[in-house]
Amino acid sequence: MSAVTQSEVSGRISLEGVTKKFGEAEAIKNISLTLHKGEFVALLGASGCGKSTTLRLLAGLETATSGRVMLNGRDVTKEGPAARNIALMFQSYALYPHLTVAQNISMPLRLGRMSALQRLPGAGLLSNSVRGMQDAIAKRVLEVATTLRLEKLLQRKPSQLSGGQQQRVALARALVRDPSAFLLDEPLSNLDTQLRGDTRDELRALHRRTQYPFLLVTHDQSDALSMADRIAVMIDGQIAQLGTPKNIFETPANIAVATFIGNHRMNMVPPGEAELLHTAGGQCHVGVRPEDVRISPNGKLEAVVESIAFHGEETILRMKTQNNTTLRTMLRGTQSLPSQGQTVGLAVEQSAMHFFDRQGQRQKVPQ
Ligand SMILES: Nc1ncnc2c1ncn2[C@@H]1O[C@H](COP(=O)(O)OP(=O)(O)OP(=O)(O)O)[C@@H](O)[C@H]1O
Repeated sequence: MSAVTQSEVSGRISLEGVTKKFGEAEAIKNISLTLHKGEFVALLGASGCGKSTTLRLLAGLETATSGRVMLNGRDVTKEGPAARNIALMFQSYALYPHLTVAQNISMPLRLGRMSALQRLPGAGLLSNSVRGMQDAIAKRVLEVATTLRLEKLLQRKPSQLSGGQQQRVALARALVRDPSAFLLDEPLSNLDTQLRGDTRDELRALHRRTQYPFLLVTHDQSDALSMADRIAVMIDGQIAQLGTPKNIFETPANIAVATFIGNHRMNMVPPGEAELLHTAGGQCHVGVRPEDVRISPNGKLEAVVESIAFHGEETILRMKTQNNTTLRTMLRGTQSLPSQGQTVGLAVEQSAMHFFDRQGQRQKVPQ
């Protein structure tokens, strides 16, 4: 198989019951996860939950303490990064400043396929096989550069590019080897809002065109919700829930996932007090997203308004109940606002309530 043609090995990559210990500490606890061809998965979780370690285990930069890593049915647990041919893109994507865009992109191919002698600038003049190799590499570089709209910039140096263009060069360099899978570790976190949005679109489009399995590691839920086909929510070294963005947003499996997903943290009213919202609240936690909490004189659950924050299109009210539970409501439009210190009644439609048992696990909606 030629390294400069579409790879036949692009496909499925899995972790099977993988645990990773650093000394006595278990960073990853018995994780199983499969990335399929053509699938975009986001690994989403707070700092320190084990996202990067999971990515490094897939790439072969860490070795599993137990469990297996499989690439298209082949056990690669003990194999290093070179044998896996997985592309990695990190937050800090150092380009070589003294090399052109074309040379930066071609570097992984030249390092992989040519000897130090063959890489010398004039080597193509000496041998047909070296010239053939150089032509094939130039063709592949142009192919990848075109995919990423860089074809007109190939002779520039990194310092002559915008931040977004530099990022695309780094993406091209990661893709040029025609990888088995593409792993991205927080690739958007250094970008401003505008560029971040554009790069999200770019990555989605790139994924659609190449169909490589993509794994995006992020702590930013809006990156995950907007880009991924499936999200694996990681909490404390384990996958707490794996599902489509819609599925995870609408039916979080437990309180930890429920309070992690969503632009504004889900309110959680504890058992007992929650009976003021629903009879099942005697035994269950009742979760409600801020956008679903209404201020109503008929609301049995009462709270004192502690702060009012204006966010342009919406206003967030932070309130405290008699039992000291903090609740937030998000009000839109020209609704009249209560004032700070005022006591208000709160009402919630049953369809907007999430029920969790005392252990924090999701419960079916009680009748
Ligand atoms: N080489 C190492 N030696 C010891 N502990 C480590 C090592 N690498 C990671 N850890 C620990 O493993 C846990 C998971 O780390 P990891 O970097 O995977 O988290 P993360 O979710 O990627 O965090 P962040 O978003 O902050 O990068 C952390 O408690 C971390 O301190």
